[in-house]
Amino acid sequence: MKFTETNLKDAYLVDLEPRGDERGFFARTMCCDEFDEVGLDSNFVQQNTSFSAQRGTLRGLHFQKQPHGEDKLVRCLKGAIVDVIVDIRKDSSTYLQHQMFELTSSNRLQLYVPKGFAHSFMTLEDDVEVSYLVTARYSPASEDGLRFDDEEIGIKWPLPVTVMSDKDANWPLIQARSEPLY
Ligand SMILES: Cc1cn([C@H]2C[C@H](O)[C@@H](COP(=O)(O)OP(=O)(O)O[C@H]3O[C@@H](C)C(=O)[C@@H](O)[C@H]3O)O2)c(=O)[nH]c1=O
Repeated sequence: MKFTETNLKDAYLVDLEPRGDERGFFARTMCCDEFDEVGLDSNFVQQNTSFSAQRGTLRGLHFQKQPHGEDKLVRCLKGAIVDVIVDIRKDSSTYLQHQMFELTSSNRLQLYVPKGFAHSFMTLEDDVEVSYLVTARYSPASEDGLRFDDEEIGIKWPLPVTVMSDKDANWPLIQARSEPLY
């Protein structure tokens, strides 16, 4: 696997290193030894998949509050997404900065999203399937989120939002919070 630093501290793009032959190719999508070498947590405890029917569907921006923070390894298995992450670690040099990545079934890129980041994606096509591994169990009481249109973050989404959950439409703005984000 090839690990490429992003603009955001501790977040990485993870590219496959395919070994091709007449059948196609073989590649690792996760390897604890290779993750260890880069210093990434690979103690994944759950794998999730989500299917979104309509282009322009937005999910996020999500995180679990401490001590239930989770690292995520995200991959788009069908179709294409823009994945957007925001660093919400108050002491980080990239606090409140965000970055957008195109993950598609053709480029097979994966994104490693560390604890202390909010995570989201928008589908660029109909019928999109996204799969991700996480290092913490689902903790409904710890669910939290940022608003996709919070001007303090300033994300320029590539498409108008067509579908999103009520929960995601109603996360508080950062300026309305009295406690630190993470
Ligand atoms: C995340 C999660 C949800 N659920 C349930 C809760 C709810 O009934 C249903 C759908 O949940 P949500 O609306 O939160 O699904 P969704 O909006 O797809 O949530 C996901 O969004 C992306 C961006 C992430 O980063 C993920 O970590 C996760 O938060 O599934 C679980 O049972 N286990 C889980 O681990």
